[in-house]
Amino acid sequence: MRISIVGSGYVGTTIAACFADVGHDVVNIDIDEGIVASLNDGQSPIHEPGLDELVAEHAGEGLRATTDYAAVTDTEVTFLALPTPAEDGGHIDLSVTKSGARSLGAALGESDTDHVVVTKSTVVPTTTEGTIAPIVAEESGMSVGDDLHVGMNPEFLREGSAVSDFLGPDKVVLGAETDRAREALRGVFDPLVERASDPPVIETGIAEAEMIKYANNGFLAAKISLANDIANVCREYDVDSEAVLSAIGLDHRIESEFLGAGVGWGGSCFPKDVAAIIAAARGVGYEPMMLEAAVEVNDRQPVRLLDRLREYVDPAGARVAVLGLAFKPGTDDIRNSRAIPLVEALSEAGSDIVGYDPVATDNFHGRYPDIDYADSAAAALDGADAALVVTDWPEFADLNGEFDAMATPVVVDGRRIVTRREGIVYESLV
Ligand SMILES: NC(=O)c1ccc[n+]([C@@H]2O[C@H](COP(=O)([O-])OP(=O)(O)OC[C@H]3O[C@@H](n4cnc5c(N)ncnc54)[C@H](O)[C@@H]3O)[C@@H](O)[C@H]2O)c1
Ligand SMILES: O=c1ccn([C@@H]2O[C@H](COP(=O)(O)OP(=O)(O)O[C@H]3O[C@H](CO)[C@@H](O)[C@H](O)[C@H]3O)[C@@H](O)[C@H]2O)c(=O)[nH]1
Repeated sequence: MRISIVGSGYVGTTIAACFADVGHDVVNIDIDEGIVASLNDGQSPIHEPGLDELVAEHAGEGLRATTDYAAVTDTEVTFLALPTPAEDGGHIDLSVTKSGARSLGAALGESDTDHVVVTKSTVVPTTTEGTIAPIVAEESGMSVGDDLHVGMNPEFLREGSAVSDFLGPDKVVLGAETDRAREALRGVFDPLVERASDPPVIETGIAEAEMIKYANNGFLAAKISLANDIANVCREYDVDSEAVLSAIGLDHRIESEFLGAGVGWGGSCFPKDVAAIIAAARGVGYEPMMLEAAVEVNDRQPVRLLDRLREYVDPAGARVAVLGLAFKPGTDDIRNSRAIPLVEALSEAGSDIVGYDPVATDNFHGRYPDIDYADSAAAALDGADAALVVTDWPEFADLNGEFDAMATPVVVDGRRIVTRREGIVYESLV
């Protein structure tokens, strides 16, 4: 099929390259000329395992990019993969999505064929039909359900494994209200589903598809917070939380993934999506207490980590090594990283902070230029009064003799990754 994708960030680029790989003819539309040039040169504008290879293979053939929305008129289906950040107060900020919908509508107005517009972005229920579709219809002069059809296809890929997640999904959710939109979505996904050995395909309504995405992220975030709550109780009883959580994970009704207790969840999705669905629920008169509690537990974990530190070291004037700045291992993304509240609290307490991350140092430096940075964990630990382990990078599990160079070998581990050993004062958060 001929597909256009508006927005070529983490999601837009990944799905474009993967759709091209399963045989579709894809055009990416982005306002960023650098991104467009990079894609047309066969280079992925973002770093994801396997993506460079796919972009290099399909650029100039099944995959091309442009800044010109007119390209949509040569396609049958357009996916909107634009950012939907949170405003102050958590509400979803639809300004970029609305602007993209206006440009899309204006371009479609120049065509006399019908078109299917699919929301790929994470949006709160009713956004596709209540906000996006009316804008596209008004700008194009098309009529929803007649020559303009809309759908919603939430995305569940994770950063760091975006290509393999997209090409091997646990499920595919196709939200549509008309046969034309449903058929188009099936046409797009059939080759992928076939190649992925038939994962479940859920055909549902548009608002249900929108809500499935929030339910998925809300549940996973709350699952981690519940694991943290349980681990915090374990710690008060001096019970090994890892033994407890791995045992409950064997119950197939609980399942072991996302029971990793520690300093909490961050990233570009969980915080903003949980905030957005809480704000949306309050807007329709419902107080989602479990989701609110999930946020509260998450916000408390970095505070608890610093409490552990204070049991051994007064942060005022102490040199504190912060190991791990990315929001999770395998990425240089620092959005809502747990290192952020920790560095801010340490700065306020007057600590002399030295940060280290295998790949995220430049991004963190851009936001916090005034702290020190080391180019290895060993260099960060050298002379430090304490170390906080914030991201579970595998290399931190191998640290050993490096702790001997600390001024005082206090290690407070927010991810239970460092091995307890002779010669260090080891404290685990959970
Ligand atoms: N990043 C993830 O892991 C992930 C996973 C699932 C769902 N999502 C959701 O997907 C959506 C997109 O997220 P992302 O991480 O890909 O965003 P992103 O910020 O990485 O990319 C967005 C792209 O849109 C482009 N853009 C901005 N305004 C535009 C306009 N008017 N016209 C055309 N292009 C424009 C930007 O230049 C950028 O390249 C969000 O709703 C997000 O919540 C993200
Ligand atoms: O057991 C765990 C698992 C994860 N995390 C933390 O949770 C956050 C999110 O991790 P992860 O889900 O792996 O990363 P994302 O790339 O943010 O992916 C999430 O957000 C995406 C955007 O919506 C969704 O598409 C994915 O399905 C969803 O997993 C990170 O800070 C992790 O450190 C834990 O603390 N404990």
